[in-house]
Amino acid sequence: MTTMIHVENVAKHFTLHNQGGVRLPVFDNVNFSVAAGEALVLAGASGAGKSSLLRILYGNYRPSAGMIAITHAGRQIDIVSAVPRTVLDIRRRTLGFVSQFLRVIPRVSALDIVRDPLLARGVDALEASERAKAMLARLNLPERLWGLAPATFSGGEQQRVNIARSFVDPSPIMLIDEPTASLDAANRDIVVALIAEARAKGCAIVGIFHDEAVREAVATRYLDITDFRKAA
Ligand SMILES: Nc1ncnc2c1ncn2[C@@H]1O[C@H](COP(=O)(O)OP(=O)(O)OP(=O)(O)O)[C@@H](O)[C@H]1O
Repeated sequence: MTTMIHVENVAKHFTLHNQGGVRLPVFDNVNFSVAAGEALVLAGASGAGKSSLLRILYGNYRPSAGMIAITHAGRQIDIVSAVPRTVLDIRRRTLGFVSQFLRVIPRVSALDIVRDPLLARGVDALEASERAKAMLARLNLPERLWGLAPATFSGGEQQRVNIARSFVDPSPIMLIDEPTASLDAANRDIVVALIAEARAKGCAIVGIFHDEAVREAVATRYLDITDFRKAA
């Protein structure tokens, strides 16, 4: 299977400049690869560095050392040293991030939020609307909410809009941070099914899931960040 992410010798420490320059080591010498169709679940105690690693993979945090090759349009590109324009192109076409919160844009309806990634990828407007509606229906978002902006939606409703947007056309690599935090059991199961379907299409997944049942249903492999704890 094609390697989609290759992480080599990645380390992270934070320097707290506003607190006397205290240096906070997080992890050191992290090495792993994720192939198309795999789901790597990040494990480890609270504070071990799972979220930091996910942000590093997305190019949001800069690692203190190491490289991360992302397979983008058939080439391997180091997202750590890539210029911002390349990072944006990688995110647009290859690398999706599913956070637990929806970024609400005033006056943009739930349906438009879900339809938008399809339109951006050139899907015909009618087909994009049909696919977006099907995804919102699958996630049990009441139809009366589809035309409304999600600012006033409940936490779980917003989370489902966010998941619908992310999975209506999954990216080749999906980084997923706690997607089921505010969901009931039925909707959790739907998210697990969406992740399995994305994998079956060849998506490479890296995720954090605090819910043990979700974690076990999703994981094809685990990486325990605690194993890479840096000596203080
Ligand atoms: N922006 C930041 N500046 C300084 N320290 C940070 C920053 N982000 C994270 N940290 C520190 O890095 C360590 C790892 O945090 P991180 O959020 O990655 O852990 P986690 O494993 O995701 O934890 P949890 O399971 O509780 O969400 C923590 O000690 C945290 O305080």
